[in-house]
Amino acid sequence: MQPTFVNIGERTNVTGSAKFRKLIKSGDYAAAVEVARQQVENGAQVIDVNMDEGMLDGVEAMQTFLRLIASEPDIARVPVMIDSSKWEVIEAGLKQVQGKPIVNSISLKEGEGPFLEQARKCMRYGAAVVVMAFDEQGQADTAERKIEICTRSYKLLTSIGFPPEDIIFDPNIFAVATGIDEHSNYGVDFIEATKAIKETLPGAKVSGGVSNVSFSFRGNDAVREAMHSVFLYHAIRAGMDMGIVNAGQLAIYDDIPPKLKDAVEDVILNRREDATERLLDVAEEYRGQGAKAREQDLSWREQEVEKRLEHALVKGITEYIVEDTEEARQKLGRPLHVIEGPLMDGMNVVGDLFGSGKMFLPQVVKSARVMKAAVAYLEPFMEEERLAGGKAPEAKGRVLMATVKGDVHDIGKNIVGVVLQCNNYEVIDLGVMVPANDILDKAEEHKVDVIGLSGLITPSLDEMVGVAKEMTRRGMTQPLMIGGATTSKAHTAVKIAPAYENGVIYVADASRAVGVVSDLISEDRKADYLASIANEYDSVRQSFSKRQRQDDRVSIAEARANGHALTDWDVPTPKKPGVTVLRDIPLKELVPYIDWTPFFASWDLHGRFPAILTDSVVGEAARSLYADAQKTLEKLVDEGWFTAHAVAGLFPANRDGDDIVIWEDESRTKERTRLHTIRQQMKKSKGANLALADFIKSEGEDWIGGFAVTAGHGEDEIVAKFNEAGDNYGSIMASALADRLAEAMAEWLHEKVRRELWGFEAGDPLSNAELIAEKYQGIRPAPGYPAQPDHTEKRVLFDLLSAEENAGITLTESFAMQPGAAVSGLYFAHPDAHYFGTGKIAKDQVEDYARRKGWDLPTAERWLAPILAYEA
Ligand SMILES: C[S@@+](CC[C@H](N)C(=O)[O-])C[C@H]1O[C@@H](n2cnc3c(N)ncnc32)[C@H](O)[C@@H]1O
Repeated sequence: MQPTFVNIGERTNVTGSAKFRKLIKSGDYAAAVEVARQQVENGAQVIDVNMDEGMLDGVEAMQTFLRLIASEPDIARVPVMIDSSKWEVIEAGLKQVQGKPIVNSISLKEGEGPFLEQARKCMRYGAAVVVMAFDEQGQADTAERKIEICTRSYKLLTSIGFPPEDIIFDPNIFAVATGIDEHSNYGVDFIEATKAIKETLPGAKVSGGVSNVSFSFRGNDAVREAMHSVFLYHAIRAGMDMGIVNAGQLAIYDDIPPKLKDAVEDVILNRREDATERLLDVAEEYRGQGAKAREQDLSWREQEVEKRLEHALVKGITEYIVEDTEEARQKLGRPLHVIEGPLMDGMNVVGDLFGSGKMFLPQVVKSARVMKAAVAYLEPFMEEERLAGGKAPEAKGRVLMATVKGDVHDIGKNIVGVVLQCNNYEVIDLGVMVPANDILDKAEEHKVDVIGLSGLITPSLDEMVGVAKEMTRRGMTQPLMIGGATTSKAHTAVKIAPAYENGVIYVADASRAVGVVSDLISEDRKADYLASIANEYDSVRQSFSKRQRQDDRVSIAEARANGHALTDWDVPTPKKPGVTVLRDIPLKELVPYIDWTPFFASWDLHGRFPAILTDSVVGEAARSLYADAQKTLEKLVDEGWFTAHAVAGLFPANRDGDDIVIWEDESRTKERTRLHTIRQQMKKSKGANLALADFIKSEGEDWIGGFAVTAGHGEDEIVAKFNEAGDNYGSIMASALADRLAEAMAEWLHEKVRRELWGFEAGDPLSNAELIAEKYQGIRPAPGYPAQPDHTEKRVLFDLLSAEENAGITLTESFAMQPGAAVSGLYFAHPDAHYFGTGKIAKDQVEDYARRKGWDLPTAERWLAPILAYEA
């Protein structure tokens, strides 16, 4: 089982959150958007938006709010669940959402006619739907009724062609232990219904509001947390796919004290008549308690050597590994017996804990380090045996991994590699910037079972399509896995899968890789698995083409006419115009500017720093990772592992249509070069169709800045050193910290620019938290990001800054920066300037942009592929 449970955020619900209700009622949408952002930062993978409140104009509130969050890239990356009991509110919402929406909910409450009519409308918008187990007779409470209603709904929906994987059943979670006998089986009813739905209604998903189950224990958090965790443990095993869960209200299943867990399990599973009374008794002992920190003890050293090895692997302790491995070797006689015996057993425990969501990636990578140390110790003994004709340990399968041509380092790919190795797959990692032919030659030479491609920036998507085509041409048969920051299921389904017919699978994050590879390698499951993926991608393609047809864009002329009109502000003349080069910046100066939240995300731990350190689910993993990071950081600063260079420039500029002209000098007569920007073309009832050029004046004095920074010189050498020593945990840590230092340097330099070089900021410097929250005036948008998705604009910027020469940063053919730990962007100082996303653009703008860039249309369509609103 894989930890694929999807967490739905519920704080943007006026019926559930008093704070959100207040913000919406008072019209403070900016603060309401922050609530959404926080939820996403805290790990919500879908956000539920509900505006059902008597005093509100639900339609207006839903539209306004969804429109606002659609232009916030860090919120818009998660799907929105439009939650309302009023159909007109849902429809208003559907019109606003840009990605795939989820409608919450429809049901048979009013009969089949209205149900199907609403379902058809949802289908037209390519929306998934939550279907409540509710019919003409009322809400289903028993397993039987839940199954009956869901089955009937499923048959009706599929009869009109509704894609089964877009159906999400909510079979109603009700409170247990209420003191009313009829309620005692509610937990079991839900779990049984879930199981039946997953077994008999293929493709359908199951969701529910988890906190309902513990409603009768309001005020006793320890018991509520335990109830949620026990309920989820069983419901997820029965097949529950997603749910509304407050991550802060969840205990770690294995950490629940046995007495409490037993009593809770009795209640949830309705195992005994007096379950409620017993839980009430036990509950008193836990009132006012949270999860307790585990105490450090060494009693595990007293156990048998097999158990000690397992403990060391699970806990990632390398301290005693050599002595324990040697003891096991003497005990078991042969090195292979140690590997295939206790070490493999221990790694299986790690795999199971990870698979069931009880261990997290950084811990698994640490386990791998222990495993490697043990194997490294045994290696000479095995070599001796090999010389004497003994057999080598066998891997479950062989996976080739590579980051495609033009793209640079990818921590995610390295983590996937380590996790696969931990699960006894052999991994051949070809590294970064690997041309298609090299990847496929090696795959053929080593007879690999699966090929995994990774990419960080959008031009790599094209490169991946090229690899798929070449696999077809060569008549290859191995399945192809796709992953990395810019990849997506939609792109994989629409663009890559059609180019290769032997299986193309999108892998969303490292935690899913093991499950995918094991399905792809299993002789029994492979065919079924590939067929189900093919099916799923087929419907992704269909809803994608539907959405494209709906995509209504305004013409570029209309969009331009609705551009942003700048408010009056005298742009100050920079104190130090031109280019400033800062080399060998002491790393120590950058450390206070580090934003730690993305550091945890790079290890697949989602949540905001510092709250993540005390999170009830991932807190323990986060604390230990953070402690290790601090240690490494101290060392790398002391020993100067990385060299940091920065270059910033400030140039006289004016807007010319959607271009920004950079002048040779302040006389503003001779054009030096120009930046090109892209304008939003979505239909808007309020607000401007923005382009970055709007934040620069057409006439009079104005300025634009640019920067490029890197902390990545030296990283490759350090990473190689760690890897040679078998310490992937160390190498991934070093890369992650180099990335953090580069981002910190971008923050540090931006402050320096605002306060010194451009000099429009005065007063007390902002705190790190304020910097991270972007409380300063102006922005630093980066080419390749939502406000300017065209990576090729980095070339103009780099020429202005002589970034190669001044900071030692080069661009690959796909415009990825090298070293990878680098950041670049433009500076806009105007108080009106803010981030936005261009959204998809129409052909008239692509033609116009091609002309401005001196490209032909196919070239423009290739570079802008991710934002085209039409099939090129
Ligand atoms: C990727 S985060 C990095 C900052 C974060 N504190 C960190 O340390 O990782 C924010 C940066 O991304 C870029 N960015 C975010 N949203 C953008 C947008 N809509 N358009 C262009 N650039 C954007 C800007 O350069 C912004 O400073």
